[in-house]
Amino acid sequence: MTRPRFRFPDGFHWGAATSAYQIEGSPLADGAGPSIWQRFAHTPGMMANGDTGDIACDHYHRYKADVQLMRALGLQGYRFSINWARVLPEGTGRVNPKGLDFYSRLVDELLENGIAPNATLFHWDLPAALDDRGGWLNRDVAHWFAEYAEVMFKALDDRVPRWATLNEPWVVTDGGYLHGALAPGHRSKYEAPIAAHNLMRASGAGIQAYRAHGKHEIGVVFNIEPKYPHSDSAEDLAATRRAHAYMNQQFADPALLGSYPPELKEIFGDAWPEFPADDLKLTHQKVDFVGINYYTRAVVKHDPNAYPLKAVPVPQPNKTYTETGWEVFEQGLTDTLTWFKERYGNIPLYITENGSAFYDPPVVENGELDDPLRTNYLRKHLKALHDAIEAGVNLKGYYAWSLMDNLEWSLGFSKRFGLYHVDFATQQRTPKASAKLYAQVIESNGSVL
Ligand SMILES: OC[C@@H]1[C@@H](O)[C@H](O)[C@@H](O)c2nc(CNc3ccccc3)cn21
Repeated sequence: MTRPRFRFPDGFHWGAATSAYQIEGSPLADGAGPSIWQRFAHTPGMMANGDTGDIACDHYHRYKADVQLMRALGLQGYRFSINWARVLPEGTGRVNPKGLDFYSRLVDELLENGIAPNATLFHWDLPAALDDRGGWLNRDVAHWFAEYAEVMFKALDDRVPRWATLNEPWVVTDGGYLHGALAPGHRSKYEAPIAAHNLMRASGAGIQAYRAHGKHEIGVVFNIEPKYPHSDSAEDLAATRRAHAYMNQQFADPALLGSYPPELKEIFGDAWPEFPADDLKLTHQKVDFVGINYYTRAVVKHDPNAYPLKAVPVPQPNKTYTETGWEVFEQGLTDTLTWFKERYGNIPLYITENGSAFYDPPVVENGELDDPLRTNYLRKHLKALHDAIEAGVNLKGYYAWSLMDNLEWSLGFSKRFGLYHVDFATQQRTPKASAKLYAQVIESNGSVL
């Protein structure tokens, strides 16, 4: 019997992903300290519709039922993040036992239901107390992060087989330090490279701590958005190269190659610091895997007025765009994975996020909610994933973003990425048609595609 076209390799890992501030709610409960997202969300004008993570999906209280939602899909893994300030309310020093206990109970619930925990130490919600001490702009943050990481490894590594230090440092620096649309809301071309550099120093220090205390796997998660030139003019090709270096190499190169791409000094000019040479020795640590978050691509052209890249994205005609303004372009996923393999070698890779926000009709009929655009996005991207594996990419697993609708950061609850619909007034979870497809994909290891 011939093997089904899109059957994935035996042992391929199927999961779904969330993050603490987007789903937990109760950000200050049981002794937790505030994070910069708690502060940012309560700063007037920062969040769409004034939405906050005060309740979100109330996962802090509903985690057992949410694990049953995961089990209903047949998930083999669940990628979640830990709210640093729940565990260390001041960011360093005193440990909050009730904060640690929540994550211990979540991990036990996952294991009891046959779901492997995949824990991310930092998914943007830095303790506010550390931001008051300079946050990612203070070189001491590498030590603060390593101290936090060691607390978590000692508490949970006996039960957590896979860890990530950071989620998407590029978004933290571009959104939080250059353009100001995300916490902590800074707008400085001088701060962004310093924050970027310290984020990767901290990731390196966290990996070093894992080598001293951990028994399983640790990696780091990058968002990668492949860049394609609008034309073959020298200007557009150079603009595409700058955009690619700025988003896709700025963090992976120092972590995996121990060097920065030369374009960064070209982009930041006098705002690009001369970093101490030894810093990259800390940043360049061996990882057990890399997580790649893929959503879309960008077609790029030169624009002398665009700061700081002198490059802008070009909307593509006759293409489907998601509610977050991202083109549906599944070939970009295959291209991203083959590029990553060619540049960094055949490191084990996971797609740690992939998904789409489309408008969902509020009406839930007979307990089902049809989401054809999201279902189509999922199907096309899983086929593209399979193409990458056939091209020789060492791809180990896939985590759908997201398990359930949640707080889409400063966009609030208006952008829905979930496989499960959440009625935020009642906290009712309802599987969408995309959830049903994903469950069939998992059950058949891709053969249904
Ligand atoms: O926007 C959807 C998700 C978000 O909810 C996750 O917390 C975050 O990890 C995440 N990263 C991306 C891709 N990167 C990105 C690019 C530009 C702006 C914002 C995110 C999408 N998403």
